Amino acid sequence: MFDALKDRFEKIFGTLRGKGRLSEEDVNLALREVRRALLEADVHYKVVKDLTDRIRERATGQDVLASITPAQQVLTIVFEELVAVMGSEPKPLTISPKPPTVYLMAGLQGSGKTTSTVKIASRLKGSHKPLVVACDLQRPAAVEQLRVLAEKAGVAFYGPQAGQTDPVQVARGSLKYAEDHLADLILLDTAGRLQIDEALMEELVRIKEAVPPQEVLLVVDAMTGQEAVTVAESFHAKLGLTGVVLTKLDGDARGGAALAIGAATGAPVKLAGMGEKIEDLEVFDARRMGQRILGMGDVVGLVERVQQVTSQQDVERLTESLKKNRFTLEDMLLQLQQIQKMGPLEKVLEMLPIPGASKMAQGADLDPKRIKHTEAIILSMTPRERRSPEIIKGARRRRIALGSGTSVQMVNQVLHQYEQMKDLMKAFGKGGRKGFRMPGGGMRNLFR
Ligand SMILES: Nc1nc2c(ncn2[C@@H]2O[C@H](COP(=O)(O)OP(=O)(O)OP(=O)(O)O)[C@@H](O)[C@H]2O)c(=O)[nH]1
Repeated sequence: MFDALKDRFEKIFGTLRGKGRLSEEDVNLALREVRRALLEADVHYKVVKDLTDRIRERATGQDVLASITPAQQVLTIVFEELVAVMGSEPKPLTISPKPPTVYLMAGLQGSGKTTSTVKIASRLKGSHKPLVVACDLQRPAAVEQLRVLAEKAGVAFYGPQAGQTDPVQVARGSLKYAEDHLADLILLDTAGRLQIDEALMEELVRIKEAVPPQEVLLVVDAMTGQEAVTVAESFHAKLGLTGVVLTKLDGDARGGAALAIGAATGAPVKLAGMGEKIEDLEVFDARRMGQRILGMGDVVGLVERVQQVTSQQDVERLTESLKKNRFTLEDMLLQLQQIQKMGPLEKVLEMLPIPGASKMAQGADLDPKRIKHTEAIILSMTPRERRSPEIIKGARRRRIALGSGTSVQMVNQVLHQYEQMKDLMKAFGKGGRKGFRMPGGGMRNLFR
């Protein structure tokens, strides 16, 4: 995600890192690159100007110039300012004190509105009884699409009754239906157009007046970049948005939309769509996004996943290994088993705060069968071999291959993979890449 911007920042700060002290000239040079990267990432020029002005003001201050680690300081400033633009605290969806709570979902066609409606309902069904309502009567297939998705997610559905052609009638009808069926959260999926038009806006305004919503959520496709901001501005002017759902952030989206929508409308990005599946919805977290943009990796996401799957004992063991700089094949096995539990490996690797991790994810052999083989190979080793892999020479390799039902070539590959992981762990143990430490201590904190 946001690779262009991330790569650019990596390059900029790679240059800065080489310097012991920064001159004002250095900061200006770096900021020119920052500005160009942001513009190319589709961030509105006004936002870019504000941002770089603030960064310059702080980065050329005495503290930074005199600091021993100026590159790190500039990076921190850029990070903080990016986060400030996107909103520093996650903004949860609000619930009306008097049920039912109504969410009006708006957005252009294909933005991911219907999918997001069901995702939100599904997310909240543990604490509420949601009802999704088909108010998109423009496209005949739209009602059916919502019904099918709702059924799959196990949430209640309400659609137009016989003869109804006005979405306002459907919205009103859903209130009564919700009351009868004890639903306390109504999500109105509305029609989209390919482009903003008056008729669409009027329809939305009428629905909003008939069934006053607690939240007016605009669903925006992050892939649309700069245009997302124009769309958000028009919807905001007519409807008064309370929040934005930014979808397709799992794709190749440039960073512009996330950075600029908040600045343009004041409506916070509340949720992020991370895939096509119903559970692929996350609370939008500006810090996490800022980390990804800057190539610091999604440390927060990684911590969450690691915490979900690792026991305290595992964590302590890994911490010990990292501290002693002794990463053994047993640790590798433990990690592989945990990674398997964490879900799709590509997603896990993308979160790592190391340069090239996402590229590694693309190149990695993620075949679950292969992971199973690796497991079999390690389990066929003696405990001593696992702890001191350097003793595994020809005869031992043949025995291990035989014992695991694999080949010597595959054993060689596993040992090679181990060497690579060991190097990676060494880098983590030192607190990230050379001369670079993430705010808060980086990966080391993960295992503390
Ligand atoms: N990769 C990815 N795809 C998504 C995401 N959200 C939605 N989609 C896909 O985008 C396409 C359009 O989504 P819909 O929910 O049908 O969009 P819509 O805005 O309701 O479109 P209309 O009903 O035509 O107005 C579908 O193929 C979804 O699966 C996301 O976060 N990531």
